[in-house]
Amino acid sequence: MSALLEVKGLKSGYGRIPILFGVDLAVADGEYLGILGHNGMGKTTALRTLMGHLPTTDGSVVFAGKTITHLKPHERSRLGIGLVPQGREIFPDLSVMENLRMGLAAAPKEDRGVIDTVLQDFPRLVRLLDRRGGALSGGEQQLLALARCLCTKPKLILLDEPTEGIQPSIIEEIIETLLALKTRWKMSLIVVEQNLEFITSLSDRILHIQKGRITEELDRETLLAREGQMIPS
Ligand SMILES: Nc1ncnc2c1ncn2[C@@H]1O[C@H](COP(=O)(O)OP(=O)(O)OP(=O)(O)O)[C@@H](O)[C@H]1O
Repeated sequence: MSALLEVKGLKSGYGRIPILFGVDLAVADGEYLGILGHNGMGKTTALRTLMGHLPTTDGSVVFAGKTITHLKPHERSRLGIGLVPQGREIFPDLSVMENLRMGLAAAPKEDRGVIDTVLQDFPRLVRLLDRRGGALSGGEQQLLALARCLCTKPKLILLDEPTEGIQPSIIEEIIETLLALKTRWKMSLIVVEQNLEFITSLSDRILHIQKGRITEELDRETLLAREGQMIPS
């Protein structure tokens, strides 16, 4: 498998406060990469920097053979990177269908039929198309945020703590949906999480982030044996 995303020495932060201290990682075509870390270790900052919402202060990001280190978020989106943010950012007063249409805002006209294609992988949302986004459960909102992101037909999805505040039963459904998408959409994924079971169920490889640095690649089998326990500290 060839590298779809290659990140070298990535640094960023908020104003003059440095948060990432030189992150190196690569994601292969079709690979699901998990990044595990405790609160405040820089997971969200890493995804926001990769999406271009935070400026890179040093290092390089190459996506599909193109250097994108200083591109704006909409330029990265056009190249095939999509972010499903922490907290999901659903429009609460718009219906499920209207939320999905918002995902199409920047799509070329010929792509407008993509919602029907996306919905094939989200049977639960089909039953909720007229419901207000704000009236969905946390898990349903997470599925909607994922489906909305897919409407841009991304090659790589950046998924920020999808299990936060979600019932276990729907976490299982999110895992199944993401595994089905891997086969059918042939997309790649970076998922950042604190939930060991979720990340081990999905990821081909798992990296450990501590204080803004990738400190090690975690062995999946060892992690599976530790399921239900704490993230290594
Ligand atoms: N807007 C901001 N301004 C200043 N510092 C921030 C800002 N957002 C986050 N930080 C700080 O950056 C560090 C990394 O935060 P980040 O949100 O990336 O961590 P995280 O690993 O995603 O944690 P969590 O699981 O709590 O979301 C933390 O110390 C946090 O306080």
